Amino acid sequence: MIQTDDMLRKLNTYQRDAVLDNSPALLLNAHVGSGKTTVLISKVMYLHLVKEIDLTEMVVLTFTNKAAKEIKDRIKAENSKIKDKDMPYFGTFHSVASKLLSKVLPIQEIGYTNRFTIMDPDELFEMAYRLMIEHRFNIKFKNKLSKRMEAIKNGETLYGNMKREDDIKVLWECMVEEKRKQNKMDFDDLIVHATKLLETGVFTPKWVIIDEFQDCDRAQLALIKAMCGANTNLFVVGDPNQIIYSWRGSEKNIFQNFKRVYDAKEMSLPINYRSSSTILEAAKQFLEDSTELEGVRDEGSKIVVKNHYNPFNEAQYLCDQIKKLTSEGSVSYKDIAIFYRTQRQSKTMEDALIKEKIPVEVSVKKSLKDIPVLHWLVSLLKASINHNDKNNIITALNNKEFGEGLSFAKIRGIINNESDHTSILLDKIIGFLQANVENISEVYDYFALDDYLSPTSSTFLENKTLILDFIDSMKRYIDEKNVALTEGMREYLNSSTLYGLHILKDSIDAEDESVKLMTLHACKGLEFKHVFIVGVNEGSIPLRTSTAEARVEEKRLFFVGITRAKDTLEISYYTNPDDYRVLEGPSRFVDMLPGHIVAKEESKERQVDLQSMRKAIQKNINTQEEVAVLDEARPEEKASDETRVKHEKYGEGIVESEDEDSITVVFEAYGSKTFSKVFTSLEYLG
Ligand SMILES: Nc1ncnc2c1ncn2[C@@H]1O[C@H](COP(=O)(O)OP(=O)(O)OP(=O)(O)O)[C@@H](O)[C@H]1O
Repeated sequence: MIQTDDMLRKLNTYQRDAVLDNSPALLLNAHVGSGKTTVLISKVMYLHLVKEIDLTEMVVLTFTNKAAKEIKDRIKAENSKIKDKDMPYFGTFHSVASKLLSKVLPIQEIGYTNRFTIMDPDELFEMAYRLMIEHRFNIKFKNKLSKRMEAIKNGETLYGNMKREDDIKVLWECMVEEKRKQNKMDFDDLIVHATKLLETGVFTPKWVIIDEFQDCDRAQLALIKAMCGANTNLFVVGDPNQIIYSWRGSEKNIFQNFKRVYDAKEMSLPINYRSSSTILEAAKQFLEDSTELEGVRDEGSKIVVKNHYNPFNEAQYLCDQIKKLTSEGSVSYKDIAIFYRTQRQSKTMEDALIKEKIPVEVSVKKSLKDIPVLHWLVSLLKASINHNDKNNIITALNNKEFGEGLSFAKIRGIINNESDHTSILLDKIIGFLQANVENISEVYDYFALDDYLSPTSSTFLENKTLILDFIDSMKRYIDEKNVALTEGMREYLNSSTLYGLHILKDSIDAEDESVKLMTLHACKGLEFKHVFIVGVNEGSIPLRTSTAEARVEEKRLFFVGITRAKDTLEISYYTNPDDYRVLEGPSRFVDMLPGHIVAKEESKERQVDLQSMRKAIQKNINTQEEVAVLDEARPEEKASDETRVKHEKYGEGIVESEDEDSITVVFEAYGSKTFSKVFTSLEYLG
């Protein structure tokens, strides 16, 4: 047991006690940066190596695919004999529920087969809309359809009692039936159906281990409860100071309730290994209770608080700062992260970094919709392996760009044999399962995809490469899992719906040699040597909120951001935010930092005078003359559908619209993207 002894030796006493504890239910209250992930992995290894619990007898539930992957990777690194397939129930709540439904639970009892496919919220909405038209349902507040369906599902009603009820309830019942008919489940169905079937006691693992327990919602807690048999042990790890998803339904008093329901023992991990004591001192100001944050590191440097004129100045300053930090060689790009409150703030920053040739990765859960050709391909493949999937048949055929552009009525006519029209693509979809396609690489030729990608278009090669990469990634998945073609396709397509484009690349890779940009929500669980939190103005950080509870959550969110930093933390705010929702000057969060740990810096950088820049651009639009923006001669800018431009990353596209600050370009392969004019170097192709 040298391996286990070695592993245990590296832990501190608190961590070791938690790993060795034998209670049937343990709640580990882990302070920020106290080695939660380290302990969770050690616990799994200890149970496996010392207590000889098979990894298949453990369910390890996480909130992100990244966290699940990190846990599996670290276990594989500890023991090279362990492979992914040995840990079938290690994953996110949704992926584990999906695995149980397709492999373990008696799914036929709820009218499904284990070949079900997963639908994202867009697909769900499309289905609702189609049914609404087909059945001529009378639905009020159509623009609030998603919200109203959500309410119906939770047994609530929105907008009070109507004089005359509409058909929303009938639509909802029709959807439930239609999903069953098409053998499809939405994200919530995965959890709800798995919970229902688990209640029969067919699957009761020996251990259920949960990461980030503080963020579980009611449905997830029910799933956990349903899989716990009389002999199931529970090990849950969480930090009540990092609850940042209460808007998504994470349960209040979750820790107290857990202790009560499972008669659980509570232990804690109090020592923070991550941050300098100055950063911890800053973090303490944002705690709601008197939690002691004990650190082991030295004081480090002061927290820099800096003003900028506006986001453009800030972006330019950060580029200079990043160049300075990395120029000496001891800091690499991957050590640096920039956090903001809302995704829309990333645009200016990303453009500035690309312009300065600084490698950058923006963490955003991109759905397949963001790449139209892949979105279409997935519909086509989902329809081909499940002929009941009417919605995806329609989406694949109806698509004007890649499909056959057939109308809804025409498609219905062909499907129901009521029309003389034919569809080559539909014949291929229907014939797929009988066509003896043996290898996924043959899919491209089977569908003759060249013909659907407009071979003469400028984006043909780009789209073809995207499709071939996707097929290649699916092939790797099928080969690794060693599963039959259609089973592998279904599993892979389901994962692409759950994880979006991260399926092509293992999410944002902290080891990638690039500066990371992300929202405060996305930074949870990560750590970086140097962290910049931008836009710390009232109305941005914190956002304007209407309830006291939401205000407290803003504080916790800022706490999460601060505590990602290991060595340095810099906070900035705008004196001229250029957004009516955001107030000038530092927010109350800046004022909460004790003076003795703060180094205030006045910005000295060259200011971009937004007013004169705007005037110059306006003049340019009016007179169609070339003007220089930020010392750079730019070609004539005019808002015309025909204006073609080329972007370093996205290739060629057509200008859709532009205003003084931004320009929106439609790229065939990537869809519509908006850039800030100041930083984007778009090559005008005339
Ligand atoms: N016993 C230990 N000795 C030294 N360093 C440790 C020890 N335990 C954890 N660390 C280090 O402390 C840092 C934080 O650990 P980890 O990421 O596991 O914390 P966490 O509790 O998951 O953090 P958070 O909740 O903030 O996401 C990591 O860099 C980790 O390597």
